[in-house]
Amino acid sequence: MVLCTAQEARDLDRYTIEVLGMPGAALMENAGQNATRMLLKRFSEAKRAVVLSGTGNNGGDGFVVARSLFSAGWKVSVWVSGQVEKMSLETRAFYQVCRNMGLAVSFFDGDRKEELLTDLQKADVVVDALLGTGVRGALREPVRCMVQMVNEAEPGFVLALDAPTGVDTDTGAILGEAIQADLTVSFATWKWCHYLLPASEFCGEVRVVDIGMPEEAIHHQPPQTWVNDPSLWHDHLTPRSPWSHKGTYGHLLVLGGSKGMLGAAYLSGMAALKSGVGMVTIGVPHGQEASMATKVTEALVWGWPDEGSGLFIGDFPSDWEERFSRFHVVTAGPGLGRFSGEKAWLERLLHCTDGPLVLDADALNILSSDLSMLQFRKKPTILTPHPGEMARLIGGTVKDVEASRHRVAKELAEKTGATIVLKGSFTVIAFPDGRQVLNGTASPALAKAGSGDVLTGVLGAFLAQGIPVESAAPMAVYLHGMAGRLAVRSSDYSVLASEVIDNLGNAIHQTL
Ligand SMILES: NC(=O)C1=CN([C@@H]2O[C@H](COP(=O)(O)OP(=O)(O)OC[C@H]3O[C@@H](n4cnc5c(N)ncnc54)[C@H](O)[C@@H]3O)[C@@H](O)[C@H]2O)[C@H](O)CC1
Ligand SMILES: [K+]
Repeated sequence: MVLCTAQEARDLDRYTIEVLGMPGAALMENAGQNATRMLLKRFSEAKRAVVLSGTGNNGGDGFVVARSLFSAGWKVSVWVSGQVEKMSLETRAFYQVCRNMGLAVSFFDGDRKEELLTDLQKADVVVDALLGTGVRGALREPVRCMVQMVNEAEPGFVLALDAPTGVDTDTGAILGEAIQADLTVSFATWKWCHYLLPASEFCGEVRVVDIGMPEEAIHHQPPQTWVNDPSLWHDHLTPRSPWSHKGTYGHLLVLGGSKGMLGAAYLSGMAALKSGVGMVTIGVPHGQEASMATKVTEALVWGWPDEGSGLFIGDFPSDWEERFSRFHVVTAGPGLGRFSGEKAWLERLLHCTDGPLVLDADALNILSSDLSMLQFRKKPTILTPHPGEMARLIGGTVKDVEASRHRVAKELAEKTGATIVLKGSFTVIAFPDGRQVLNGTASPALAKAGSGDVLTGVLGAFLAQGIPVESAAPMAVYLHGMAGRLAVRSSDYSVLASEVIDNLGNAIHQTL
């Protein structure tokens, strides 16, 4: 499912109407009908609705909804925020149909407040068709006043068409006032405001409805952003052939597990095994080797030089070349720690891994001292920062990151040529070519130490199985989020990272 900026939505609209020849009124009729269908699913018997229509096409959708509810036996009144002359062609046509059918249509220019407020207070449902993707800047009168009155009247149920009026559909900012909706029915595609804060908190539940826009339009004008769902990568999640063997599914090296942080590397390694990789080697500082070996049975353990400190040091083992040749993928970071010579160590690692390389946790903190280390990487490099690590990578603050997650991720991906998996309320996967995938299946259960280590292992496992990063990254993020939700027994508070690992199999099975 694609996610559009206002401009991308307009381009899709225009292509569908002007190139494919679909009448705009047909799209509007479909939009209104499907929005009405969503509403009638929630209200079995006829109710009383007030539809607030703008003079743009969002308003036109509103007139279609008004007429459809009226035909379904509802009591409907429509209030318009501007004059008929200002209406778009299609909107005017559907306005006229409402008039011809005898619907009560009133024009609000700010002076009939009492009447409008009474109407709103008597309504079971208010339909917000004032502004959609055409909003520009802070709300102007009388739209602002109408939005304020809706929020004051606190109606039982508010349906917003495409987006709640008062949110900036691209940035998610609030333009003065915004309608607090219970349900937002979005047309044809997701919009950024359905994901970004604070707008997403005004949307209520969001459902995307088809409006009869041919797939051809989306293929011809592909927006850069997709919302993660199995359709993007399910052909890589196939039942296993009986003739396969462990070699078929790759060998992953997990580097980390310094003194006191053994668990992070362990979680990563076990998550990888639960995600189907053939073999895992966990590389830990020499002093940790024995204790790691007691923790794992299914993974191999490789001790790195550590001068007895239990921490990594800048040197590589003498046999590293021979050993590295065995691994298809390396993930470095879970419990890696900080150590002297860390920068040279990371530089060497970037040089000697000629397969995909996943950098997480402290490997990212080491990298943030000099991003140019990535410039000569030929193979895929995937960075999996949480907001704090991202702030260090971009030399900013967590506030900068959270203000526009998708933009900072996109910029860093284009700057470094790496794939960025920016974890958080919704995880953004930004590819170096500018495309992005947003993942909404996060669950508060994952807001816990160790869940990042699990994701690193899942991602490394899919890459080691030969799944290209364009699919492996969204697949890992989606299944990790799903395993987090499946792991919730009693409440989000009490899910352990190891329980997420235990639920990876269920998540894969359910998605299969
Ligand atoms: N493919 C699709 O997504 C389809 C979308 N449809 C609907 O069309 C709207 C977008 O319509 P558009 O005419 O471009 O803009 P709006 O109706 O959202 O708003 C324009 C309208 O609002 C006034 N306005 C703009 N900014 C402000 C402001 N800050 N304060 C007050 N008034 C403002 C402007 O003057 C215009 O009058 C989309 O959201 C969908 O609902 C199609 O119906 C189907 C295909
Ligand atoms: K709206």
